[in-house]
Amino acid sequence: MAEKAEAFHSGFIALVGRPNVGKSTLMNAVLGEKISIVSRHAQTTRNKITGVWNGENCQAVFLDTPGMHKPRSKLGEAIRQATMDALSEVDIIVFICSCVDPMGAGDRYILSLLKDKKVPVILVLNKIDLITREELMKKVVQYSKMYDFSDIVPVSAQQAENLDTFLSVVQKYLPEGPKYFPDDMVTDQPERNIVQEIVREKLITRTRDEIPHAIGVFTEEFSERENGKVYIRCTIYVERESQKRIVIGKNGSVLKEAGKEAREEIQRLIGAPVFLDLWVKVSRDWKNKDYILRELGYKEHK
Ligand SMILES: Nc1nc2c(ncn2[C@@H]2O[C@H](COP(=O)(O)OP(=O)(O)OP(=O)(O)O)[C@@H](O)[C@H]2O)c(=O)[nH]1
Repeated sequence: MAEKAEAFHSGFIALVGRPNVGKSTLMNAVLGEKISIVSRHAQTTRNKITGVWNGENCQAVFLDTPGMHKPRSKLGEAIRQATMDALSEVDIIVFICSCVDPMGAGDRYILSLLKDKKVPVILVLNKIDLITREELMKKVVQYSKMYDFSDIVPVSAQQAENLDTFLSVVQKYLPEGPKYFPDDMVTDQPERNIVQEIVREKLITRTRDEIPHAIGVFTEEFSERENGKVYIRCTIYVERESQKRIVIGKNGSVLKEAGKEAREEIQRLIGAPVFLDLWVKVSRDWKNKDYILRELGYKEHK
């Protein structure tokens, strides 16, 4: 008699946590490919990014949610809503914290949002390479008092430490389900969004002291030309004329350098020559304009 085939397990997993705790680094380490942009500056991950991990007889689909914090603008509200939407559709929630930051109001706020969720919540304590074993034990105790986590996994996403344990814990909670995506698919993040993130990151690195969060990037066109080149046109939104001057730089130097670096990175990612056309526009309240938010992918198209 033929043996019964082992059931396949699969599910959607939301990664939540304060900005800068290492969500993108963890995703990249687990998936082994650069799909979300790692930056030293908070809040670059603004779009929902899906990564797919294929294990033995299982598949985990990760949703990388934006850093959660109490909303102060329409943009913040849209991000919070996107996160809440993501949380209501998932099978597992992974709450990731950084061991080097003290637990704060931000963590308590996130935990309050998770309170009524019926799915397993796994706590990942990241950046263990920066603390001692004793300090880690204290953290574990402190966090367990705050919430009844299904599991607690200490890792170092950057040093790829204990990631096997992380994956086996995730695997343990995956319900029976289909293989949602083919094996060779690592991300379904549209190329446009990846391009936006890259351009935004290059600009922020060059202008961060002056304009921390006033920059929004939108890919207007992404098309393959007959000569094999990919033509990409992005609009960079800023809030004031003075910021436009900073983004462009003296004789266009800032935009030129950021554009060059972004183009090289995009070329590496898509494996084709790229023509990157960047335009800067002033829109006083781009963060509060619904239509731009929709186009930037922060809201569902109606
Ligand atoms: N030492 C150490 N640094 C880490 C580790 N994981 C991430 N980092 C660093 O922490 C910073 C933030 O990491 P990200 O992965 O961008 O954090 P994020 O949570 O995705 O941030 P947002 O995009 O703002 O949501 C980067 O400088 C990483 O290199 C770790 O395990 N150890």
